[in-house]
Amino acid sequence: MISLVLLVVVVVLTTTLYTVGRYFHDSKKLRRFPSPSFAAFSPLWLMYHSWRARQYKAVQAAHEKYGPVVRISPNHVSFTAPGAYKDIYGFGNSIIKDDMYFHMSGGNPSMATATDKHMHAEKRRSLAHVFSAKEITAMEPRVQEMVAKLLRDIHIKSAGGKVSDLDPYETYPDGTFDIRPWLNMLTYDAISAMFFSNTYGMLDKGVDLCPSRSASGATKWVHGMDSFHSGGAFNTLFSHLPLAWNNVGRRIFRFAHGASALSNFAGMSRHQVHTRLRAQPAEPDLFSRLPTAPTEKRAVPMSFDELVAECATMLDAGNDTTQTALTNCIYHLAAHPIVQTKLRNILLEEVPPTSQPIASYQELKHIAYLRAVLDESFRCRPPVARGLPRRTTAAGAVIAGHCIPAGVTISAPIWNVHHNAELFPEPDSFVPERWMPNDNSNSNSVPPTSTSSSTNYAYRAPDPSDNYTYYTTPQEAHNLKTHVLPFHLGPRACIGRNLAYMELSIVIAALLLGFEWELAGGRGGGEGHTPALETVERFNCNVKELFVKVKGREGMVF
Ligand code: HEM
Repeated sequence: MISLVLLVVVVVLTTTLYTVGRYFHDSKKLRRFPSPSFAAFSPLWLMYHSWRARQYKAVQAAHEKYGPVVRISPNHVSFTAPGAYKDIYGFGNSIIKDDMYFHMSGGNPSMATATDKHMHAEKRRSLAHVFSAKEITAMEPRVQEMVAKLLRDIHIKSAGGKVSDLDPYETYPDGTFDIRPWLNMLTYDAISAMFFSNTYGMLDKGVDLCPSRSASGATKWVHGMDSFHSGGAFNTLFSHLPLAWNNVGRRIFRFAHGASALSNFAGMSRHQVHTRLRAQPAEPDLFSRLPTAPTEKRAVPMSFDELVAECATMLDAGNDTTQTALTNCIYHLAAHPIVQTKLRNILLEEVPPTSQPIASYQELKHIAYLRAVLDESFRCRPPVARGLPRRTTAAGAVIAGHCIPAGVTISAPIWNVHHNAELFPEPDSFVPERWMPNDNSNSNSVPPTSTSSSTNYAYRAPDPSDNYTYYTTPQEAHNLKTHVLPFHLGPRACIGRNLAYMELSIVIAALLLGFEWELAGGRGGGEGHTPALETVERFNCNVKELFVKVKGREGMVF
């Protein structure tokens, strides 16, 4: 017992001495940057806010207090100057993904978690054709099939029913229910249909149960949403630590719920890969494009473990971000009835009646206002809100005019750029009209009438009584193009961007053509005001819940 106490005392003392010594030695000259609380001494500040599921908010508050460059961990500097984004994430520099990604990969990196530039380039080359325009078009019917199930389920829920005996979700007597899990079940079913021709069938069951296969081959049923969310939170939390501490932390907490959820999530991918390798789908799916056998271009196919890692990334990146984007968009539309009606009327005009409510992307992609609604929703509430960590290499880097030596973690939070009042007037307002061109074909042609004090160019506030008339200056139009980057930019930008726009466009159009949406009073909503949406930030910034009241539109059959 005494030796255990002694050991703890020695560890605590050594760690404290090392921490303080490192701060004052300051070999990377990071003491020049201000930092909140004890963040300059220990990663525990960032971990604490990560554990509280509000990292981006804590970093935002730190920037508000200390300025555009803040040290948020002993070896991590965060930047908010708009130019920093391109300096860190753009093409043509030597900056790599931070070690945090390797920790998250559990030693089996995928395209998204590979930190080595060559390994990443090789993986990205092997997977690029999975996301070609031709493949995405071929996947449309699978998405449409799932959207039909979603509409059916929403119809049942809004009438107070249950989708099946397994459906655990409640509809309140006033007809309100939480739409978030249904959008999440849709994205799970859609991604599994597109990748594996083997949907999880969550929308049919009305619950997120799906099979998970352990490394030893045992299969069990798990809750997909919780497996990803609790597992992701656990994974992100420990990945902030240096490798040795990350391993120790995971070992100590190996019996925690998050640890088993993380392993269940990996098992969900393992199950799909195991099953798909033994199946022969009637039509090629996205898995068919993975290098599972030697080809002329690639002599060595992907190993089973590599396939599991890549498919887990698709189940994660291709599902959770999309469900968050959908929930955010429905929130904005429900909170802005004029925008909702305007978009619905445009859809009614543009989409052939025979394709209503579930149109094809071909029928939707030219509708500028639909894209404007999606993009403004991304600007207001990006599904990935935090600064994605990158690492300087031997050459060091100059970020927003600051010289940063080798081996430093750097990031630029997406949320701050999207809400920068110097770039976007009234940055916290949801105004899809910003994205529309100022020509005579829409109401944006009205010239500016006032000058905002917070910007150096003319700005006319959107006017609800005048169909949200808005004048987008050339400067704002340029800023929207260059500084709204929910899919990021540079060599590590999202490879699934076009797939996401296809899915989002079909779903949002169908939800508006099929139903009228209202925020629920009392449960996350309220009469005549826009309630704040509660978020839970694991790595992605998810919506906690979104209670809505939904009315089926006349003539729509589900
Ligand atoms: C609304 C939907 C989506 C959003 C907002 C989004 C956002 C992002 C962001 C911000 C990154 C950079 C992550 C980082 O550096 O840590 C990323 C990367 C990635 N995304 Fe997406 N994504 C979406 C949909 C998808 C879909 C549908 C897929 C695939 C099915 C996908 C697959 C990936 C992959 C594989 C990467 C890693 C790329 C690389 O490192 O080369 N994403 N995404």
